[in-house]
Amino acid sequence: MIGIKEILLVVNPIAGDIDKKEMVEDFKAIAARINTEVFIYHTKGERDIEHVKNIAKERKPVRIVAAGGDGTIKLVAEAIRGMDITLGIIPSGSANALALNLNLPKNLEEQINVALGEHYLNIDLISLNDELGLHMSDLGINAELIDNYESSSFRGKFGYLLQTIPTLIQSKYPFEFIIETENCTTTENGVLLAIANASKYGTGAKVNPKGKLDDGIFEILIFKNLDILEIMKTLRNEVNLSPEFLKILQLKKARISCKEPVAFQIDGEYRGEVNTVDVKILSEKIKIAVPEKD
Ligand SMILES: Nc1ncnc2c1ncn2[C@@H]1O[C@H](COP(=O)(O)OP(=O)(O)OP(=O)(O)O)[C@@H](O)[C@H]1O
Repeated sequence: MIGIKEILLVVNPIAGDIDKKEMVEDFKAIAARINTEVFIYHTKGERDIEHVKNIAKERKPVRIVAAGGDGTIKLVAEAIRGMDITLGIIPSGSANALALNLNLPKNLEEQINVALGEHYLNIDLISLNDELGLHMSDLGINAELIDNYESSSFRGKFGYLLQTIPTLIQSKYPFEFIIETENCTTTENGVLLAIANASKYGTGAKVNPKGKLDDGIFEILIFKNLDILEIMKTLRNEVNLSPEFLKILQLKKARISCKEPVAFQIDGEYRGEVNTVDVKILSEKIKIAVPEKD
C-alpha cells in the first residue's frame, strides 16, 4: 500500500438501499492501519460534482474512494477530471457494472484493500453530448427500461424484471439509427444501440467481446430487431448473446442520429429522449484502482 495521508471517501447514503455504517467503520479501521485519515463526504443528490471537486481541490487527498453504484462513480469521476488522483471503488449500489468489468472482489475488506492499493487501470473516458461516460450507454429499449425502473418504487433486479413487459408494450421499437463516422454514414434498424467502453452490462451479460476499458476506442453495438424478448432476457439474465443478433463497430468518434427522439441512458442514468448523440473518446483518462493481475 502507498503512504496515504488523507483519503476522501465519497459515500452515497441511498445507493443500493444499503446501510453504509459498517462499511465506513471498516474503511476507517483499514485506513488507520496505514496511518491515514479519512475525510467523509455524504452525497446529497444535488450539486455533488461541484462539492466533491471543491473538497478535492482544498484538501488534496492522495486517494479518492467512491462508495455507491455506477452513478456515484460517474459523479466522482466528473469531479476529479484533470486532477492526477487515483479513484478507488467500494461497490455498494443496486447497479455495479463498472466494478464487475474491473473484476473487483466481492468481500468488503478485499474491496477496501484494492481501493487503497497501488494497482490501477488507466481507463478511457467517453464524451456523450459533452457528458462523461465510463462503461455502457445506450439508445432504445434498455434506456426505456431504466426510465420505467427509475420512476417505479421497486429497486434491484426484481425492479427491472417487473418493468420488462410494460416497457415492451409501450416501446416504439424498432428504431432507425443513422451512424456517421469519419469514413462513412450508415443506417441501421435495431431495438437498441449501445455505446460501449466495457465488455459487460451490470448483469454480467458479456455483450461486447471486443470491449477493453483502456484500449483508446469504443464500440457501437446495434442489436437487431430479431427476438426482442430474447434480447431483454440476455441483458438481464447473464446469458451470452449469439453474434447474429448484433453488429459491432469500433470507433473513436461518431454521431448517432434518429429521426424520432429515442430514450437515452449514460452508465445506467436515464437522460431523456434525444435525436442526436455526439460520441468521442477523450484524450484524458482516469486511473481506477484494480486488483493485482494474477
Ligand atoms: N442523499 C441523496 N439523496 C437522494 N439521491 C441521491 C443522494 N445522493 C446521491 N443521490 C443520487 O443517487 C444516484 C446515484 O446512485 P447510484 O447509481 O450510485 O446507486 P444505485 O443504488 O445503483 O442507484 P439506482 O438504484 O438508482 O440505479 C444519483 O442520481 C444521485 O443524484
